[in-house]
Amino acid sequence: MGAGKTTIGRQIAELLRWDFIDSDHEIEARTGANIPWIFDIEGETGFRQRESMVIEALTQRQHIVLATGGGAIMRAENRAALHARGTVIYLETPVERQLERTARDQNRPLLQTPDPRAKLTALLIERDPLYREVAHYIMPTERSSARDVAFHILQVLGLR
Ligand SMILES: Nc1ncnc2c1ncn2[C@@H]1O[C@H](COP(=O)(O)OP(=O)(O)O)[C@@H](O)[C@H]1O
Ligand SMILES: O=C(O)C1=C[C@@H](OP(=O)(O)O)[C@@H](O)[C@H](O)C1
Ligand SMILES: [Mg+2]
Repeated sequence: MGAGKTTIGRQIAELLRWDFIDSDHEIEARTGANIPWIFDIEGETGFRQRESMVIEALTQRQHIVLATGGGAIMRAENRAALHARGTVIYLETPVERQLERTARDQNRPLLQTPDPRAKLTALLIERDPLYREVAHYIMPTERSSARDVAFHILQVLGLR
């Protein structure tokens, strides 16, 4: 959360003239409800089920840029689909930057807690090995603007 997946993914898609799809937006469109509402009514488990269905469908498509939610890699089936069907980039971001970038946003239910720093730290410890497992490339985002990260990714992929 706050790594820049949605922002950078959209910019890469614009530069490539590919379709951009954010799995959270796709889940909201299919459900007719926003992420906090889905977490409220169906819990994280209900959200993860919807997320897996969306990832299974979207990873069949070619020439798209897909931004997932940060927890998508928690399920092995999602990791397998993303790694086998796409080129996966891990936007590696320290907790301090995540905190700054998510501070004003109320749309991330997992961060609506008295201590978002502790939550993000725990999530990173759990998830970092899985991001590394699924990623084809790892890009630091700490010291670069979203735009610069987008350009750098295109360069590394040989698309620019
Ligand atoms: N490299 C960056 N430097 C500074 N701000 C960034 C960077 N990447 C993203 N942001 C900002 O951080 C916020 C969260 O980004 P977002 O794309 O929603 O992250 P994610 O989808 O990974 O949760 C947005 O306001 C975005 O403009
Ligand atoms: O890390 C997570 O578990 C989540 C990240 C969110 O997406 P972003 O990573 O785009 O904020 C969204 O999918 C949901 O709130 C859960
Ligand atoms: Mg996002």
